[in-house]
Amino acid sequence: MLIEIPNVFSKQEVNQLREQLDARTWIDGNQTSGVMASTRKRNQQLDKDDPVALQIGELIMARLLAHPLFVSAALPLQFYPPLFNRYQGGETFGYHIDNAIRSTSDGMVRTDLSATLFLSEPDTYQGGELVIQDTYGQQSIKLAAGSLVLYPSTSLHQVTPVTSGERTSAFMWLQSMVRDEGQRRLLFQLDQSIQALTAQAAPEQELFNLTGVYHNLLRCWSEL
Ligand SMILES: O=C(O)CCC(=O)C(=O)O
Ligand SMILES: [Fe+2]
Repeated sequence: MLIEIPNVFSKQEVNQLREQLDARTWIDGNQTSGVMASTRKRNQQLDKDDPVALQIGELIMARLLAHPLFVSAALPLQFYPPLFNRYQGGETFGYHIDNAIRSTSDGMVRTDLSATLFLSEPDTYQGGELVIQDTYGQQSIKLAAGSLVLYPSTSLHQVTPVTSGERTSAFMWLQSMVRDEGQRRLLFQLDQSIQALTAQAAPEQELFNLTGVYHNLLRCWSEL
């Protein structure tokens, strides 16, 4: 399941973030790659310990954890904090699968979900599509600046060459409370339906029962 989370940041906020990020020192993106990825990756990144990157990363995580659609879809347990990348002049990241386990200062994170927060407007660069092999086929993603795509880390994916302009983004991984993609999708569909029924003032008893079913399934399937 691939989910778009629109407007995580407003245009004005994105402009401010970009101004700060653009002024930092960008380095070879292979600093964070696994063996498979490093042969296919040509881009730039900010150092993971860059203080501005760390600060903006915290802001992104806080924003996402307060976003009901993101929380419903991801059921987040632990982030691998956001990193920042940039592609220009034909830079690209060929097909790969992200490393399963990443270590942070707080311990190990299993990457159940991957996400890209787009920070460049799509009409300012050519190429740079994030192409994801989803269960139902291939999807090509190029979102408005400030919007995020969330997808299972089990998916093969690539970023096509950026042939003009430049594409800046934040990318991150997270461990979900629910490891299994199918179970996570069922919980998401149930939660979204409960929210929609609540907005339509559906019968209270049925909503109450469905909410109980949601929590009892989450209790069965979550690992903390
Ligand atoms: O730039 C992106 O959208 C994705 C980056 C990516 O796939 C990675 O760093 O593993
Ligand atoms: Fe990746």
